[in-house]
This record gives sequence, structure tokens and C-alpha cells, in this order.
Amino acid sequence: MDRHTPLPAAIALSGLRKRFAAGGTLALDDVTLSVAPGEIFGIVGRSGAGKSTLIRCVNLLERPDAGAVQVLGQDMLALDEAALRAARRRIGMVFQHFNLHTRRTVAENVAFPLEIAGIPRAAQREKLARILPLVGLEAKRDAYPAQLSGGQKQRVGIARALASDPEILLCDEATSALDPETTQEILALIRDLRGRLDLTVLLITHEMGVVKAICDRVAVMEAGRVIEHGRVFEVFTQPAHPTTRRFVAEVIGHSVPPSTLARLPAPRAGEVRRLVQVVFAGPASTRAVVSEASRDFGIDINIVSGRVDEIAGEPFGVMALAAYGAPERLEAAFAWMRSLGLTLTEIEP
Ligand SMILES: Nc1ncnc2c1ncn2[C@@H]1O[C@H](COP(=O)(O)OP(=O)(O)OP(=O)(O)O)[C@@H](O)[C@H]1O
Repeated sequence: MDRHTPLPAAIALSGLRKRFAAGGTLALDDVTLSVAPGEIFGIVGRSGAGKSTLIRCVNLLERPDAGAVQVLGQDMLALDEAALRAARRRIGMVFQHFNLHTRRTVAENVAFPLEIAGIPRAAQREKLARILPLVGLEAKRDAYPAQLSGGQKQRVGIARALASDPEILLCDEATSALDPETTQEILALIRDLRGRLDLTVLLITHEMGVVKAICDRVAVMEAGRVIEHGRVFEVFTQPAHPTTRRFVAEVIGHSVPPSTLARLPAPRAGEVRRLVQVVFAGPASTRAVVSEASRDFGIDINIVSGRVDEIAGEPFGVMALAAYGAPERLEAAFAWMRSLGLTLTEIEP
């Protein structure tokens, strides 16, 4: 648990291990993380990293071989069947492929878990009248899934997850089947619902853009392990692990196109050229940094690209620089820039 997490956690996983086949690789290898109440927590990783296995351990769709699963103060692994069913009603789940009944209308899909739980018809109707407007589907209550767009289908999936008034929402690649615009709409809806319904959200995704759009904190997984976690702003502006850097680069960019590189002047005799990405957050003024570095260290700096972006309302800038000069001068200039709190990463051309 890191110092940003207030206690008690809504979800606390510790030392989770899972191996599907004897002698096979560990799908989960000693995973420990905790999600604070009201937080949107993202888990990002490539295919096979263990994200689905991890999220399914929260509601015990998957049982870990070892470790502890605490949800809303309950030790999930100690519950009997009836208590587990009750605990699962406090945990809604949204799926990538919506998992809708094609022969049921929107209203019937949303009411399905209520029907299973034996909730009387009148109470079901009352619940539908409350939930459908929350997801913007009142006008579609009698439509069948085939008559809906992907975004509308996912709204049904979300409404169904909300039917049992959960305190936790698990989202398993909830936007991966959607186009970019619809993805943003669904992410905005999830963020809005978090605020209105006091939800805690744990989501898994392979897209860092999803994390950037709505998460407060993120854990990066690779080969069954959490390799880095922290506040999204810090992970984006100061990624520590090479895999995290690659994920972050997908969103904020760091590579210089070969055509741009080809147009850069070659270094003069006795000098070298180094390409670096500089990320600055907070009040650091880049123009001053660039001109000061160039003046005080006797180097030349060519700004190859630059832009300002925003994560969770906090602005940050990212620039690609080509710096020319004697190797030791460049090194000293970079060290000075780092001492100002800028994050410098060498760009592989
Ligand atoms: N039911 C299963 N039986 C056997 N192996 C499994 C099963 N589920 C997952 N695995 C294996 O566990 C590892 C982690 O898979 P998992 O699905 O959790 O990863 P993921 O990060 O969610 O990837 P994806 O996005 O592709 O689902 C993989 O090696 C996968 O092949």
C-alpha cells in the first residue's frame, strides 16, 4: 500500500498467487494492491499480463491459490456460498463484450439480476425507473440489443451492473470494443456514476489512454506482477519501469519520426548529438530552461517537438530536444535540468 491510500481500503488484495496449470507460468505472482473508497483505480498491462485473472479474484470468479482478498471489510475467501452471493451483490461487473441476452429487451436485461435474486416485480420496475435515466437509456427500454449501438449496449451492461446497488464496480476492458469517441462517452459516464453513486471503480485495460482519461491511480502489470503503481499524474510524468515508459509513450509520444530525424543537422567535429524527451510538470518554464541550459553550458538545443497536455486537471508539458555539444557539457546540462525536477529520457531514434 502506498502513502496516498487512506484507510480502510474498499478492496485490499495481498500476496495473490494463481497458476492455472501445474508447471505453467504464474498468472498472478505475489500481487498486492489496495483501492481506496471512491477511487477509480486502473490496472494496465499487455495481453496475458494477468489483469483479467486479478480482477476476477476480487469477486472470486477466480480463486487465488494463495493470498488474501478483502472487499468492503470482508475476508472474501472465508465466506460460505450464501455470504459470497450477498457479497457479490455489492460488486457490479461490466464486461468488454457486454454479455447481453439478445432475446431480452434493454429493461429485461437490466432487470435480469434482480429477477434471479427474487426481487418482486414492483421493486424491479422502481429500480429500472431509477437506473435507466442514470445511463441515458429511458427511450430505449423496450429495444433489443441488436437495435443498439456499441455504446448503448455498454450502457445496458453498466445499468445491469448497477441493478443490485453495488458499492464497487469492476470494469473488465469495458471500452475495448468501442470506437474512440464512444470510449470517451462511456468513460465519462463511469466517472459521472462514481460521483453520483459513491462507487469505487477498479478497471482493467490495455490502453494507457483509458487510464489517463479517468483513473486516479494506476498499477502496471507484467507477467503476473505489479511492476509499478502510483498516482496517474506521477506515473505519467515520472515512469520508473521501462514497460511503464513504453505505455506512457503510447499516449504522450516520445519518438521522433525518422523523417524529422533525417532533417536534423549532424553534430560538428568533437561534438555529439543527443535526443531527449523532457517532461515538465508544475511551474518550470521550459523556454527559460532551454535557453539557460544552452547559454550556461555552451550547448545548442533544437526543439524537435513540444506540447502541453493535462492529466486529472494537472497540466504538464513534453518536449523532444536535440542537444549538440561536447559530451561532458551535455551531461552537465542534463544533470542540471534533472535537478530542476524535469524528467529526461533518452529517445531511441
Ligand atoms: N482459465 C484459464 N486457464 C488457463 N490459463 C489461463 C486461464 N486464464 C488465464 N490464463 C493464463 O493466465 C495468464 C494471464 O491471463 P489473463 O487473462 O489474466 O491476462 P490479461 O492481462 O487479462 O490478458 P488479456 O487481456 O489477453 O485477457 C495468461 O498466461 C493466460 O494464458
